[in-house]
Amino acid sequence: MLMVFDNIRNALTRFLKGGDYEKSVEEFIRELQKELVRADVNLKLAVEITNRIKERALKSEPPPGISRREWFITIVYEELTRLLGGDKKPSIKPLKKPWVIMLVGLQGSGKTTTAAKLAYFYKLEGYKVGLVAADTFRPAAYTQLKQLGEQIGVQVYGEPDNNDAVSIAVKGVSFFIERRTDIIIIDTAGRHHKEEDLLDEMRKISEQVKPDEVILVIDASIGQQAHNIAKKFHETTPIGSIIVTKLDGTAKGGGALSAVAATGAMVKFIGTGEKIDELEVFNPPRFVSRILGLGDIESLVEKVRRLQLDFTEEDAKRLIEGKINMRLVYKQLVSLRKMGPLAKIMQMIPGLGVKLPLEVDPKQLEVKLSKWLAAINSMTYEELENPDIIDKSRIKRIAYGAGVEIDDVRELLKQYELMKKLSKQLRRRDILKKLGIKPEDLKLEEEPGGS
Ligand SMILES: Nc1nc2c(ncn2[C@@H]2O[C@H](COP(=O)(O)OP(=O)(O)OP(=O)(O)O)[C@@H](O)[C@H]2O)c(=O)[nH]1
Repeated sequence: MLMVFDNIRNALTRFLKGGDYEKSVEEFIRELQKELVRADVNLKLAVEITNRIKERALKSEPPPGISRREWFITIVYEELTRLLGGDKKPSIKPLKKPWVIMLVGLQGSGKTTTAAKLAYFYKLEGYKVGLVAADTFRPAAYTQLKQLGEQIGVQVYGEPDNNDAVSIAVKGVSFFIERRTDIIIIDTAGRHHKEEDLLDEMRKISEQVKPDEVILVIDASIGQQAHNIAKKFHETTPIGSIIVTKLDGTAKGGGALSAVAATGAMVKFIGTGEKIDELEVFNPPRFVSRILGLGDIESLVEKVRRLQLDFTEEDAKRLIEGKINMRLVYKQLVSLRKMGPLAKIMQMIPGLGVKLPLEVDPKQLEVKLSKWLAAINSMTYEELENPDIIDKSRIKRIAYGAGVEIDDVRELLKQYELMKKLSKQLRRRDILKKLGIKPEDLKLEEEPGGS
């Protein structure tokens, strides 16, 4: 449905297939840059962002438990999100009632359709909405809005025989205020004989009506020009937010979106089709997820962030040095729990096989975890520090004390063994080098009890 950045998705799939990491990064970056430019993102901006991705990808290290490829996706995701306006979600709730919205924008931008879409959106949110037809320049605009209003069951105020847009806007707003309308949306003209006349009319309406929010409607297919248009309108009436329409039908959407983001105004909604319900709250993270073709990468990134917090540097060092204790195993298990839904997500991404340390059905994981936690709680301090001393009879005791099966305790100890194995792998010279650690800096004896 969204044509924007279509090839990025394919490039990502190729990236995830594997091969030499640095080479795949290079390849993906090249592809991404080409694609950004094709989507009409400003060349300088495209180079800037791809360079930053490359630098982060090759210089920074993934947090423990995250593979480099997963880490790379997060970086791409973060940088693209930043390009399109950051990770803030727009607030769509009116701050007071009535809330008067004035729509401005050039003719052909889809303003009238958008006015109705917006009315419909807010109606479904539970607000009482009214539409004011103040485009007196295009004769059909009134009838069009009237019809759309009927279709969505929203009242439209208009005066087909009056060509004074300012007075219609003023009267329309009072009309709806008298009727206790929550949200009043004014559709304005998109063209006049002269551009100054149009801007002049916008200014007058805005002065008389004092809208709570001026929303600029921009057609995505104009690409980078969006920046100048947004600027011009902004100088006339301060633009509160922006709606980018027709994102369904253009490859230039990236240009419009990034240009708009560059003006500092917030894209609040995007139009993704001709139908009345094809208006979406613009959420850059979610939009980027879709560009990348990764269903729920937003939560993946969230999980990665949280995982990062779980291991302290000290923990990571202990892990590498092989000083594993139950406390570390416990942290890792808790991370696993957080990864529950994450694992599912990652399984959906082609090329990213998830390796759970132990094959545990995610549904059973919760149950297992609580058993393991109970087992950990009935271990002695000594055992927690050095699980190697736990012998058969202690396993039985621990199981008994925790009220779990012997097998549960065995499984828990298996997690410990797995972590020790992982630690050994991490200590391979080539890996240490990649992590930027000198082997001589490590105390590499197997002394699980030491600190
Ligand atoms: N594909 C697609 N078409 C859209 C979208 N939004 C609007 N349109 C279409 O764009 C065309 C022009 O829209 P209008 O609503 O007439 O807007 P306008 O010409 O800007 O109207 P005024 O500015 O009021 O004169 C119509 O055919 C709409 O159906 C969108 O998000 N996607």
